[in-house]
Amino acid sequence: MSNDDGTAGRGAAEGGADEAVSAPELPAEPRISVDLTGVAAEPGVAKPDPILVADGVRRQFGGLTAVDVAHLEVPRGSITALIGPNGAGKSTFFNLLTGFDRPNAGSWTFQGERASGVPAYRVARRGMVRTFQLTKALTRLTVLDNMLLAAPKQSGEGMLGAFWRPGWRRQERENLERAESLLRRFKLYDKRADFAGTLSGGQRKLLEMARALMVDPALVMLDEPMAGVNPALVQSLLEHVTALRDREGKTVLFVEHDMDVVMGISDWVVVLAQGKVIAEGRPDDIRSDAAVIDAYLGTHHGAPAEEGSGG
Ligand SMILES: Nc1ncnc2c1ncn2[C@@H]1O[C@H](COP(=O)(O)OP(=O)(O)OP(=O)(O)O)[C@@H](O)[C@H]1O
Repeated sequence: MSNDDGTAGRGAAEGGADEAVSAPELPAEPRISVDLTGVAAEPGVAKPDPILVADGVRRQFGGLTAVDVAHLEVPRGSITALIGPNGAGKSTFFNLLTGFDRPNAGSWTFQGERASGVPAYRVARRGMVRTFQLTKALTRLTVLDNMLLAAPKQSGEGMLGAFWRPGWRRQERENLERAESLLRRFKLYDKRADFAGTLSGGQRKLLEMARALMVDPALVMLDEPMAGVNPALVQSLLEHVTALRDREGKTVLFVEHDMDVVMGISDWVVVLAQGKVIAEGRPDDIRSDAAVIDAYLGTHHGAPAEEGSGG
């Protein structure tokens, strides 16, 4: 996946040592994350408390089957990584789950309710949100306007709401307060009046995350959260990601190519190859999985990180 504005991957890392990405300001009370100790490392395995359950999800483009996931459960309160070689179907699967693409077959539930066939905006309102790399159009808006655009639906947008201005005003004020509070937490408050296009790679990633949190989701799906980020800033970005789980009890599902990042912060790793889940398990299970090593060595420039390199 590459950025819409043409920047891509680690090679396009931006920002210098002065980039304002620092540790998150968060609620004091830490939460306890999910315990997956007894879960077997095998494709399609059941989890103790899945927030998302997918069954028989298939997406074809002409003769090519991009996604063919028989069964997948994402454990609530976990950080789950979705990895796989280039073209494995990760983005397509993300797009399907969040209602931005339609499958040829299959269904899935979110928090126990059917979510397949539900439009993207309603999936988001139910608490399942994905980040997007900033499009060209969004880079021409200010940081604050980017946040407000991601706010829950304004009651004033509808006919009835237009006649009910006090309610509309209240919601606008609440959205503004939430946006400003998130911008403070992500250290972007001082940039609120700047065009989003002026942000560094790391700050863009923070804005993408902050935007997703406008609807206070239960499941946050991150699209390559570390792509284009100066390596010096990766650690503080990771702290923001782990804080979503540890301090807020959110579930995180993320696609990422950087194996050190994946192995370092994930509770669970799902490996796609040619659209299928070929392995899933704890980072240690995945590091030593023959099918995974095979899939990566066959088609990818880099194998999963060696034991111990993930920190
Ligand atoms: N709109 C489309 N039309 C035709 N083929 C597509 C389309 N979108 C994706 N594909 C194909 O589906 C397969 C899966 O692509 P996808 O982008 O989901 O993989 P990915 O795992 O996200 O890859 P990467 O890591 O390179 O971003 C690829 O072979 C891709 O070329």
